[in-house]
Amino acid sequence: MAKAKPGAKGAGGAPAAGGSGSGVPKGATAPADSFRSPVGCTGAQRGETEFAAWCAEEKVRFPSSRLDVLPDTGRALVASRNIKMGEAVVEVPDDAVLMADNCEIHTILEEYGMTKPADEEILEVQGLIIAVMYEKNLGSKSRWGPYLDLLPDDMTHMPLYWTRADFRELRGTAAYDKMLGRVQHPADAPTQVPMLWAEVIAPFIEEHPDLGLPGGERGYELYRWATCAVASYSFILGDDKYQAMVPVWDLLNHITGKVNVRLFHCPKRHVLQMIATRDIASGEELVNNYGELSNSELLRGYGFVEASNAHNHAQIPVSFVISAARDLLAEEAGGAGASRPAKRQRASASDGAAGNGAIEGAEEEGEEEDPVQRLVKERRRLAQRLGLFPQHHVFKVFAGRPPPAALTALIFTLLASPQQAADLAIQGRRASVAAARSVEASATGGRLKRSGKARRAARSEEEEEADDEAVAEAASKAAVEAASKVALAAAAAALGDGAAGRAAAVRMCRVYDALAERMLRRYGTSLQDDQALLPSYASLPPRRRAALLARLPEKEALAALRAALSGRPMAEQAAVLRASLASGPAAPGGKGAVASSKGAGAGAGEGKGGKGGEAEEKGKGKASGGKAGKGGKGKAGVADVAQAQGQDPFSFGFSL
Ligand SMILES: C[S@@+](CC[C@H](N)C(=O)[O-])C[C@H]1O[C@@H](n2cnc3c(N)ncnc32)[C@H](O)[C@@H]1O
Repeated sequence: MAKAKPGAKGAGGAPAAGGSGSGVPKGATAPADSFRSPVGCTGAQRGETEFAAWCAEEKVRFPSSRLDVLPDTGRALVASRNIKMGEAVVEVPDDAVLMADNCEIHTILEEYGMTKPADEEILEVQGLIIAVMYEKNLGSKSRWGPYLDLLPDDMTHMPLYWTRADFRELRGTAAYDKMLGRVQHPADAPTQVPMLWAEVIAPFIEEHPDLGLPGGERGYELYRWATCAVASYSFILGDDKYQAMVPVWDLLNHITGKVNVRLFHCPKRHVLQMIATRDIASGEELVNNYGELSNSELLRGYGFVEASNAHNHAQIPVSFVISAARDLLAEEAGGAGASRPAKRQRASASDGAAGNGAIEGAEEEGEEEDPVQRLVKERRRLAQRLGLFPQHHVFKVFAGRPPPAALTALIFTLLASPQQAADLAIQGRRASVAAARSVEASATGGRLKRSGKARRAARSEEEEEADDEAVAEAASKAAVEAASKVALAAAAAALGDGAAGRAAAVRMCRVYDALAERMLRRYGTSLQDDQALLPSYASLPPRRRAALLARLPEKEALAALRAALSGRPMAEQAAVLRASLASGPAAPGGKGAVASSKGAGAGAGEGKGGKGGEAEEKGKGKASGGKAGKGGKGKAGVADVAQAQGQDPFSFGFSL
């Protein structure tokens, strides 16, 4: 077994800051294509022999690979012979996975609403965490003992274990925001650990002394460890999204762009499989794909970073976009602060670049509320109905790519004139109703065609319900897409030639500039500070190195956004806005937008972005098989739709 060489790979030879590269300095000692994450690389662990025996007993098979410890990624699964594309490299019987629903205390967890279907997703995750704690605490008496023993004892690479000072190195990053739940909501389960321990886990342990789970500090430590294990080793299986620990599947590392397996469920044989997506030479690492994740996301969820990661991006919260637009509107309205009580004040409709009369009308209905504030509220609702709010309410901005279409369309919608807004509302609603009806009609037509009476009678109520759900979901998605396309088209039309088009571009670019500037100010250090740190990268403590590689690419993406949309000839900036809109369709959307033709235009509150959007987003990056498994209950209809939409029924770790 090859041994890791600790410290031998301080830095790789990835491109220096300024491009879409990692920011790891050039000229380091390691070969150009080699990089070892400063945190996260797992080492060897006792118990491999016992684990091998356990696998044999449980019929968990990985006949063409072996565990090894590699210099770049730490412990890994490595091909022990040449593997042909299409070969199953790992097989795990369904019942060898560990879930809240099949652990020894599943009936108790069920009483607490911590098994499927749980009232809240977070409780489902807590169910698995308690299951892991319980089984781990049973030691060799647990059916999963040898498996759990192979998980790393040391999880201190996960930011949940970082000191406050180390964690502050991440200030301003998506990892920091998400972990604290400050700008991005909800907070991660891992960072809610103290609260969840106090309110959910400790009372559970106290109420069940017979389970033998430790309380106090020991219990808390076990809980923290199990939380990290579930965060970085669990999978979400099937349409029903069972959160599960899948032995051996979880021994594969993630390397962006190097994935060579896909996940598959064989319902006939009841096994979860990993299938080679290409020929893999003996000695090569088997590589999974945890999703299209930036360094910030990898660090937050899995406790490691990459040197060169094409998925690096910055995350701009919708709330910041709204503030930036509100500031511009307030300024155009004559310096009215966003929270100042209303005075009658008008922006001139003929004021060219200074405004388009957006707040006209908004001020006429009420004297008390700040007209800008009220206008922004209305536009926010409109944008939401148009499906312009992204998954988790954050826009992803990549260096070297135009900003997301939905972001540009959102800015346009927030700044729109009263007439433009009214048109958007009407056209958006019409388009979404038509799109939803068309999906529903074709689903009904399809069912009529394929369902002879006998066949229909053979279908269970559950299958019918699943079909209905799938159609409703597809209709909702089509409705959202149609509405957001309307917004994209309207924004593109507003950017047309002539003075009005230029004025619109100037205003949108001003919002972009303010937004990027504000985002950049949120980090503890500037882009230049980080660039100046690069030459001493190798001498920094590991967590500081990891934090640098998480935040620098974010800053680069924001700086690139600013450079593209300010200080250049307006024609060039307008071209970037157009390219952004052309890169649509707008939003991953979500259930918060337009529901279906029945409820179209209802506006439906604060959409968190549908799960479908998330799955789709993750699925794109994965080598998902054409016929993915359903991981349990048969909901054929849902699976069909999921596949048609490119979703992947497997995802990794906590939902991001
Ligand atoms: C699902 S486990 C993969 C197996 C793990 N290496 C082990 O031996 O237990 C995920 C963990 O592996 C490590 N990991 C995965 N990919 C990595 C990479 N490219 N570089 C460094 N560590 C990685 C991180 O510690 C992460 O939390």
